[in-house]
Amino acid sequence: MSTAVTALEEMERRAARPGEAYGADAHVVCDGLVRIYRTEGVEVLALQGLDLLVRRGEVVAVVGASGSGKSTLLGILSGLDRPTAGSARVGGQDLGTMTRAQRLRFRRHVVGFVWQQTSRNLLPYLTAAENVAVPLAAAGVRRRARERRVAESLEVLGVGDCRDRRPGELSGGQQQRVAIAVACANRPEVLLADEPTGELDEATSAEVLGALRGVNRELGTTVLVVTHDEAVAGQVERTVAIRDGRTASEVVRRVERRDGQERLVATEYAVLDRAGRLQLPREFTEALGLRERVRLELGPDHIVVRPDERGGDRG
Ligand SMILES: Nc1ncnc2c1ncn2[C@@H]1O[C@H](COP(=O)(O)OP(=O)(O)OP(=O)(O)O)[C@@H](O)[C@H]1O
Repeated sequence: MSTAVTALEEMERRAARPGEAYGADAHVVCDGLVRIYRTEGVEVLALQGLDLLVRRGEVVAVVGASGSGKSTLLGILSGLDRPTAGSARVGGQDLGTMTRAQRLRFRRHVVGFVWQQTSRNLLPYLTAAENVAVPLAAAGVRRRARERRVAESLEVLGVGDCRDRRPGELSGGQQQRVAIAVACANRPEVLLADEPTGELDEATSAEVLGALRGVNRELGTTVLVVTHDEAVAGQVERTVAIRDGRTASEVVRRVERRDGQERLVATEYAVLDRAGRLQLPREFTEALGLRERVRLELGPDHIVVRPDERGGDRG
C-alpha cells in the first residue's frame, strides 16, 4: 500500500513539474506536424506527425521521394499554409496560432524563400538591384538604407556586378543568387529553399549551394533546403529524409582528424519520435522480410530486432 502511495506521489510530483517544451531552444521546431489536404471528398495525408528540430545557424537538407511531403513542410514553415494538427514554431513563433498581421510580419522579416523556378523568384522587368529593393520597400525601409542594403546583399551573394541587369540577361546560377539576395534582403532568421538547384546543371548547382552556405556563414541565417540533388544533400552537415510524411532518418556529416589527416565521416541515424516510434529503412525490412510485427530484445546497450518466426500465428 505504502509503495503504491509513494509511486502515485512521485507521478503527481512529476506531472506538476513544469515540463520543458519539445525543442525549446531549437530555431525551427515541428512537433507531430500533420497536414491533410481535402479536395472533392478525397483526403491526402501529406504530413503524418512529422518531428523536426533545427538549431540556430544550421544548414539542413531535406530529402525524400516525390510526394513525401517536402513542399508541404516548407509551405507551413514559410507561413503560406497552416498545419491541420501538431505544431510548428520558427524563432519561438507558433505558426498555427498567428493572427493575419503576425503572419504578414513573419513572412516579411523572419523567413526568406527561394523557389525552384528562377522565373518565380524575380520580376523579369526589374533589374537585379530593383528586385532586391522590392521586399525592402514593402518593409518600409527608407531609400538611403535601402540602397545600402541592396548593394550589401548583392555583394554577399557575389553578384554585385549584375546589379543593373534584368533576369533575362543573367545566367541560371546568377538568377538564383539574385533570388537568394532578394530572399535575404530583410535579413530573415531562416532561409527556406525549395529545390533551388532543380533547374540547374551540376556546376551551377554547386555555385548556388555555395551561395546558400555563404549566407549562412556571413549573415548567420539558418538554412533549410529541400532537394532531390544528391550532390547538394551530400555537402551539408545534416540531411533529414522524409518518408510518407514523417521524418525517417538523418545523416550527420562531420570532419574528423586522424593521423594528422582530415576526412569527412557520415553517420546515419534513424529518427526516434517522442512516442517511441522508429522507422526502419526499407532496405533493412526488405532484406530480412520484416512485416507486421517483429521481436524485440533489450541488451545492455542495444536493442535487437528479429523477424517474427511465428509469422502470421497470433495465438
Ligand atoms: N494542394 C494540394 N491538394 C491536394 N493534395 C496535395 C496538395 N499539395 C500536395 N498534395 C499531396 O500531398 C502529398 C505531398 O506533396 P508534396 O508536394 O508536399 O510532396 P513533395 O515531397 O514536395 O513532392 P515533390 O518532390 O514531387 O515536389 C502528395 O501526395 C501530393 O499529391
